[in-house]
Amino acid sequence: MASIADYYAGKSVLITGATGFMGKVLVEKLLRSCPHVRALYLLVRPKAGQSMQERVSDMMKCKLFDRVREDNPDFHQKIVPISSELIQPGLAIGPEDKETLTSCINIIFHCAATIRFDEPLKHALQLNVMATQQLISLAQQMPHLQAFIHISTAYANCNRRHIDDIIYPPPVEPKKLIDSLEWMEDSIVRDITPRLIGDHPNTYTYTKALAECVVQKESSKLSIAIIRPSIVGASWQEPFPGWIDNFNGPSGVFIAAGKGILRTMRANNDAVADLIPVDVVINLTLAAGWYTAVHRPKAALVYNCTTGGINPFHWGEIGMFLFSFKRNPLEQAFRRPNANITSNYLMNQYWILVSHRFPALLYDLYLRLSGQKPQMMRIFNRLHKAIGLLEYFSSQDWEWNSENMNMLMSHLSPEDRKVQYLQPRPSTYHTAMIATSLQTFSSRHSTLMCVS
Ligand SMILES: CCCCCCCCCCCCCCCC(=O)SCCNC(=O)CCNC(=O)[C@H](O)C(C)(C)COP(=O)(O)OP(=O)(O)OC[C@H]1O[C@@H](n2cnc3c(N)ncnc32)[C@H](O)[C@@H]1OP(=O)(O)O
Ligand SMILES: NC(=O)C1=CN([C@@H]2O[C@H](COP(=O)(O)OP(=O)(O)OC[C@H]3O[C@@H](n4cnc5c(N)ncnc54)[C@H](OP(=O)(O)O)[C@@H]3O)[C@@H](O)[C@H]2O)C=CC1
Repeated sequence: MASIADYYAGKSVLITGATGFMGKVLVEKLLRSCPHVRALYLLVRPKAGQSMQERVSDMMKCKLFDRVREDNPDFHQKIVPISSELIQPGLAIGPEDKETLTSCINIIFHCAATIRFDEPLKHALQLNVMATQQLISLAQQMPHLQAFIHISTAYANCNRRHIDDIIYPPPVEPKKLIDSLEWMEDSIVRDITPRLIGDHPNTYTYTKALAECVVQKESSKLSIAIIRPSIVGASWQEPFPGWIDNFNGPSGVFIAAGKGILRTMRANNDAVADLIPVDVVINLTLAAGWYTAVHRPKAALVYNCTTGGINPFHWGEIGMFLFSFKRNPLEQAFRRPNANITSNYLMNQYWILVSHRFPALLYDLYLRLSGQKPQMMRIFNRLHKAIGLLEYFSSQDWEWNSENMNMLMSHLSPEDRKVQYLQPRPSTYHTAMIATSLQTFSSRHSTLMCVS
């Protein structure tokens, strides 16, 4: 059977979300480990005054692409940016571009999504569900398509404790929900959102669950796989250890703690912190693309991409790393860092009052008296909102079944297992990830986390 790199040779690949955290790593790995891939078509929108071409060429200058650049200085010739706004009808792809895509694409990787936990429901539905539906409609017009790989999240079914690698029935029929919200004013949708999402913690996990159902509906017509990563962290090995470009999840907590702002947070010290390195997720994604295209499974296969079952790491252990900030605070720290993790709600509220609100009040008073604009209370209000949204995930435990991931691994040749490694050794990974993250945060330019 063809190796993974052999399979991708000569193939045209369509990627959404290529400018995002995981999308960039996917583009890089494809170019580096599958050097004979024919072309990567990236659906990109113009943003912040930059055209899509400017955005893509800026992206390719990033340090992440150094190794690809070394191997093949002309790698950019394989990248074809296509203008697309995924929440517009027809994904806002021009007729000529559409013709090109339908005539040549062999594999689709759908990474784009809004990952914000506070996204208004209508927007989260438009991007995470309706855009997925539209992309599937486009995929159905592609005669040479061999695999459609949808990136979901391990938390799409976080209202369950044990999560199998199956697609669960939707909390509501996605089409009915979309139709009924269409005519409603945004303020009404906002008011009824908690009732609609029910036992989901936010609109993100809710809409990702709905998107899986949309994908499943088409699984008899297309060869589909769903990848469900847990909390995606910095790279473990490739293209170099410690690469990350965002403040999501634990990263934002580290920075706030390192600056002495965050001094208390609710987390269950004994609960598993299911972090997975971005390079492992991308390796699994590429391997799943290969397997889906070569074996053409009849129904969509779901890959839970998690680490907790292999060698669990706990929030308490991550909390220990926060102590290192005591000796090495980040620059311009508000106070000497001393973050405390507790599972006790009342204790946390007490420390919020004593260690967050009270010092903020005093500092704002000082700013006012010295003729400056008060700002600390505003910062803390934002921080409290953010950690309030994260606490759901750091206070509970989940158990994921990884049968399909093990099955996939058993199908890889020894050579592919080396290139597309699928299992990090968590103790090694977590220590390395946190150490490199802390190193970056401690560096002078800690706003962009690009560690070498
Ligand atoms: C022991 C330890 C316990 C740890 C305990 C952690 C638990 C961690 C559980 C996660 C569990 C995920 C489980 C689902 C995993 C998925 O399936 S997908 C990934 C999950 N998604 C996320 O993590 C996104 C969550 N974040 C959000 O929803 C929003 O960021 C929040 C929390 C609502 C905050 O929104 P906001 O206040 O509007 O701030 P935001 O827009 O994020 O940032 C504003 C600006 O500040 C910057 N910024 C943000 N944070 C910082 C920072 N710390 N420093 C400097 N600048 C910052 C941003 O880059 C942004 O800059 P611009 O882009 O505007 O230039
Ligand atoms: N990060 C994590 O911890 C986890 C992520 N996931 C899943 O992985 C996938 C990728 O996540 P991640 O890379 O972290 O997310 P990012 O937020 O970093 O990237 C999101 C991507 O989607 C694109 N996008 C958003 N809105 C639109 C739009 N309207 N039209 C076109 N493109 C759009 C963004 O483009 P632009 O640059 O133009 O904004 C960006 O490329 C998502 O499906 C997410 O649910 C799953 C588990 C964990």
